[in-house]
Amino acid sequence: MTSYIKIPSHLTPSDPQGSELLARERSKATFDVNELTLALYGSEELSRFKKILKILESDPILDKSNIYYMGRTELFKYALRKDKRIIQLAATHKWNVDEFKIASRLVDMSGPYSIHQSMFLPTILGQGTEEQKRKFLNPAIRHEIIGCYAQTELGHGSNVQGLETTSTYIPETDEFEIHTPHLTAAKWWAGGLGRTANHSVVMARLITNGQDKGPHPFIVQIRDLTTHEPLPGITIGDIGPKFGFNTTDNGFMLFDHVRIPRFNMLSKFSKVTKGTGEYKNPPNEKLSYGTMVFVRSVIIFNAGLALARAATISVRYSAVRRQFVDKENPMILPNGQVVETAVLDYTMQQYRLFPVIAQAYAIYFTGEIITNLYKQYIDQSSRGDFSLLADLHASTSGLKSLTSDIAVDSIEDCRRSCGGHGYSNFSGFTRFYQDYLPNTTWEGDNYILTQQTARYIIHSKQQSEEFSLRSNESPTIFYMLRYLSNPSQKCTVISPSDFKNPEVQLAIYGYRAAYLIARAVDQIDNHKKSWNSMLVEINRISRAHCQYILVHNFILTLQPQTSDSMNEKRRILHNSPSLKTVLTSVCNLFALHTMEKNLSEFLESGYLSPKQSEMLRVQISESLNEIRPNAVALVDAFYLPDYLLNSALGRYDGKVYETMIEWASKEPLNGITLDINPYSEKLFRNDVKAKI
Ligand SMILES: CC/C=C\C/C=C\C/C=C\C/C=C\C/C=C\C/C=C\CCCCC(=O)SCCNC(=O)CCNC(=O)[C@H](O)C(C)(C)COP(=O)(O)OP(=O)(O)OC[C@H]1O[C@@H](n2cnc3c(N)ncnc32)[C@H](O)[C@@H]1OP(=O)(O)O
Ligand SMILES: Cc1cc2nc3c(=O)[nH]c(=O)nc-3n(C[C@H](O)[C@H](O)[C@H](O)COP(=O)(O)OP(=O)(O)OC[C@H]3O[C@@H](n4cnc5c(N)ncnc54)[C@H](O)[C@@H]3O)c2cc1C
Repeated sequence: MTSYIKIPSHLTPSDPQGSELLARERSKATFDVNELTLALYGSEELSRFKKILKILESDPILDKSNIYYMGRTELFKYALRKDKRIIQLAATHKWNVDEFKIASRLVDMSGPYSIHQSMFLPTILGQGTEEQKRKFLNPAIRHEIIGCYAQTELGHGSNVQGLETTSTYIPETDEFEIHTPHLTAAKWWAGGLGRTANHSVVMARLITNGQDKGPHPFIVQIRDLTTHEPLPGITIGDIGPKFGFNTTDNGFMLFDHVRIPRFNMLSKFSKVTKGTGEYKNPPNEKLSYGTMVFVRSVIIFNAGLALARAATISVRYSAVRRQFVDKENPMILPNGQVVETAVLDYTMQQYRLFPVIAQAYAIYFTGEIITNLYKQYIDQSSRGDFSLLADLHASTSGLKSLTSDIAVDSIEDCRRSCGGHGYSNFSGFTRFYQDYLPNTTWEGDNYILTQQTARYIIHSKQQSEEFSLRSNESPTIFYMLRYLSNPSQKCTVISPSDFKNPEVQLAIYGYRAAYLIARAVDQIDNHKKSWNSMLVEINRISRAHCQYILVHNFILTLQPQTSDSMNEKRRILHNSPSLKTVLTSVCNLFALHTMEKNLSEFLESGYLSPKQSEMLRVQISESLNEIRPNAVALVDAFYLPDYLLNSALGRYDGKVYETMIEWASKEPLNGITLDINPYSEKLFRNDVKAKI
C-alpha cells in the first residue's frame, strides 16, 4: 500500500516500548498460556487453525491492509472477491465444513455469500428430503448455485405467523404460485439477495385447497443462471446503505404470480400431495423454524469469541498505554526511571475490562455446551425424537438474547476504554462493532426472544406436575424446585470470601430466578395480569434464568468430571492446577460482577441482605486483584491473531504507536491535491454553475 507521507524513520516511542510492557505482563502470568489455548480449542482444532491462518495471511487477495480506507462499493467488491477466494482455497486445500468456518472467521468480513453458508445450506440440509438435497444441496455446496434466506418482509419480521407472501398450490399444473399481495409483503433484508444470489429459500404462507397452513420454506430460483437477470415476475434490488454490514448486499424482492414446481417446497417434515393438494402435518408444528434454532445456537458461541476479541484489543492496549504517574505506586523501570503508569494498573480500568474477559470465558463455555446440545437434538430428531426441541428453543432464544446483548454492550465499553484511539478505525473496533450490532436484532429481536424463554418457564411452573417431571429431565430448569420449595431461605454468606463458594453462587442465582418466576406466575394467575402488562417482568425472568445457566455452566466446566466423560480439552484443564486456579478467579468474577450489575433483583427477593451486598463488592475487588497479573495472558490464550484483529491497538507485539502513524500515512486523503481557495470556481460543475 502506498504511503502518502514520509515519516522520519529515526523516531521511536518513548521508553518503555509497547513490546517490553507486554513482555513484562506475559512474564507475570501464573499459568501456561499455551496450555489454556489447548484447553479452549483442543489440539486438532488449534493445528487446523494455525494451518489455515498461514494460508490466509500470505494470500494477496485476502490482504486486509487496505480495507479501512474503502467506501461501500469498493468494500462490497472486495468482499465478493474474498468470498470467491475462500471458496477457491477450500477447493485447493480440500477444507471440510469446520475448516471453511475457521477460514471465514479469520477473514472476518460478512460477504455476499455469507447467508448462502449460514442459512441457505443449513435450511436445505435440515428441512429438505433426500431427493431435494440431491437437487439443491449438492450444487449449492459446490457453489454452482448461490442462495439466500428470504423470510423477513418490509412489514413483518419478528412475527413469522404474520408473513404475507403466499405460496398457493395449483393442482392442475402441480405447481406453487408465489405472490406478493401487498407492499408490506415485499421480502426485505435477505443477505446476498441484492446483487448476488440466484436462488432463495422463501418463507411463504402455504395455501392449499383454500386453507392457509402458515409459513413454510420453498426453494425459488430468482435469477437467470446465465444472464444473472431476475427471472420474469420477480423484482429484486439492494436495500441500500446500512449502519454496518455494508459488505453484504441485503436485498428486497417482489413476486408477481411466480410459478415453481411442487417439488420445491422443502418437505422433510410437511408435504402437499400431488393433485389432491392434501397437506401432511409435520411431527412438530415449529420444525419449519429449525434454521433459526441452529443460527441462534451459533450466535451464542460467536458472542464468546466477539467478547474475547474486544477484550484482547483493549487489555493489550491498556497495558501499553500510559497516563499520569501514580504517585503512591509509581511505575519504575529497571534503570530507576519513573514513568507514567500503564492504564491497566488503574483499578477503574480493571473494573471495566476484567469482567469482559470473564464474560468471554463464561459465554465460550456455554457456547460449547449449547453446540453439543444442538448436536444431540439433531441426532435424536433424525430418529424421530423431537423431545429436546422445546427446551432447546427456550434456552437458545434466551441465551441468544442475553449473550448478544452482553457482547454489544461490552464491545462498546472496550472501545471507550481505549480513549480517543478507540474512535479510530485503526483500533479494529469500528466495523467489528457495526457488523456485530445486528446480532441483537436478527434471528429474533432480543426482547421478543426473551418472551419465548419466559413463557416456557412460566408454563412449566404453572403446570406444576409437568414441571416437576420436566425439571428432572430438563437441563435448564432443574434448579427451580429446590428454591421454590423453601421460599424463606436466606443467603449464608458471612464474610466476603464466602462468595467464592460455587454452591453459594448457584443458590443466589437460583433463588433470584425462582423468585421472579413465582412472582410473575402469581401476577398472571391470581391477579389476572395480561401478558403485555408483564413484559418487563418477563424479560427479567429470561435474563435471570439465562444468567443462572451461564454461571452454572462455568462452574460445571471447572468441576472434576469422571475421566470417561472428559474430552481432551477438559482433561488438560483438570490436570493443570494453575489453569483451574486462574479460571476459578475468572468464574468468580463473572458470577459476582453479574450479580452486582443486577443487585436490586437479588436484594428484592430478600435472599441477599444489604450487608451481604457490601461484602460482595469487597470480594469483586479481590477477584480483580487476582486477575490482574494474568490479564494479558488470559486474552492471549484465546489466540486471536493480528490478522483477525486488524488493530493497531491490540497487536500482539504492542507496537501501537508505530502502527498508528504508519497506517495514518496511508490515508488516501493525504495523497490528493486540494484547492482550498474559498472563492475558487473549480468547485462547481458547469450544470450547477448555470443554476447559481
Ligand atoms: C452442508 C452444510 C453446511 C454448511 C455450513 C457452513 C458454514 C456455516 C457456518 C456457520 C454459520 C452459521 C451461523 C451464522 C451466524 C450468524 C448469523 C449470520 C447471519 C444471520 C443473518 C440474519 C438472518 C435472519 O435474521 S433470518 C430471519 C430471522 N427471523 C426471526 O428470527 C423471526 C423471529 N420470530 C420467531 O421466531 C417467531 O415468530 C416467534 C418465535 C417469535 C413466535 O412464533 P409463533 O408466533 O409462530 O409462535 P408462538 O405462538 O410464539 O409459539 C408457539 C409454540 O411454538 C414454539 N416455538 C416457537 N418458535 C420455535 C422454534 N424455532 N422451535 C421450536 N419451537 C418453537 C413456542 O415455544 C410455542 O410452544 P408452546 O409449547 O406452544 O408454548
Ligand atoms: C443486518 C441484518 C441482516 C438481516 N438478514 C436477514 C436475512 O438474511 N433474512 C431474513 O429473512 N431477515 C434478515 N434480517 C431481518 C431480521 O431477522 C429482522 O429485522 C428481525 O427478525 C427483527 O424483526 P423486525 O425488523 O420485524 O422488528 P420489529 O418486530 O418490527 O421490531 C421493532 C420493535 O418492536 C418491538 N416489538 C415487536 N413486537 C413486539 C412484541 N410482541 N412485544 C414486545 N416488543 C415487540 C421489538 O422489540 C423492537 O424493539 C436481517 C436484519 C438485519 C438488521
